[in-house]
Amino acid sequence: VPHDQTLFEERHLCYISPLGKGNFGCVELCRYDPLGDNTGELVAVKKLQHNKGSNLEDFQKEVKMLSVLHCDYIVKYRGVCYSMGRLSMSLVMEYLPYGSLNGYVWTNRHNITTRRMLLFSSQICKGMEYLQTQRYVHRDLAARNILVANELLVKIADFGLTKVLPFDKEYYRLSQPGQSPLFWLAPECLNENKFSHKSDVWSFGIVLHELFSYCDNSINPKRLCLQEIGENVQGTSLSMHLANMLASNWRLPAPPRCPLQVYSLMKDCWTYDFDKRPSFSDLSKKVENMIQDDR
Ligand SMILES: CC(C)(Nc1nc(-c2c[nH]c3ncc(Cl)cc23)ncc1F)C(=O)NCC(F)(F)F
Repeated sequence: VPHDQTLFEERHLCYISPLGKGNFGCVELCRYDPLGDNTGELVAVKKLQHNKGSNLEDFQKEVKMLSVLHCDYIVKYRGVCYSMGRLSMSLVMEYLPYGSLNGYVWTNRHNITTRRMLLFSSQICKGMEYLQTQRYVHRDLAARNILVANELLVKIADFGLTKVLPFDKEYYRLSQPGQSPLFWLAPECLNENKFSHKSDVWSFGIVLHELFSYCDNSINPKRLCLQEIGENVQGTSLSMHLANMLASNWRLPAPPRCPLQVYSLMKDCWTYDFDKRPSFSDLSKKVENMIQDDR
């Protein structure tokens, strides 16, 4: 085991409750309690599904990717826990007590200000800016994959679909359509399975829409797109319908009472031509300016 990985001994990892099912496995809340007196820290432990060969490899890649990320706006990797000899491993991450952003925003929708939403948005941009410096493309940026550390801090999580850009290309082409949820995907992902920092920018625009819709499921991106497609989805696949709508310049409508400049920022992220979309550093600056103006 590389010496830099923090090793958690299985016998001190005490299961508390399930947190949810992510890409590649389930995540559980545990207390790492080597003293056995309940004073140990709470951690989120992502167990690898029964080790199907490829999954173990992919899982080890996810562990490796997460272990080198050091950013205030990205969920912290704590280490690994081996069990059954070396046959099974788990990824140990910091536990964020306020849960995922979509649940938090909906639950607190009556007392979250525009200002706090803009603060969360700028933190997501900064986390994505950092990922870009590591040439990581997240591919699954969505409010459900952002965690809330406290009332004033959110972090990007769930790197199960993340890819590292090759040294010589600014995009990653998937061999076949991946499992990213369609309604968060840029046109070039739907049409050519091409993923890049600019397709993550498109998804960030969808996250802005989720946030400023207070993560109200009745107007979530999937619901609004399916409404537009109409119930009679025959033959042509859903992704083709969606790609056609985007090509004819349909976009998600402004959320109710959404500040105009926030909606216009979403539209910038949804520029059809990925080269013309803003970068995460452009977006960070624009959001920071909005926070200043919002005083
Ligand atoms: C699959 C899993 C467990 N789902 C959930 N995690 C947490 C949850 C709550 N606190 C957490 N602290 C750390 C981690 Cl890794 C997850 C949680 N809360 C609710 C979830 F559905 C997850 O990983 N979701 C992606 C994430 F939200 F993390 F972006």
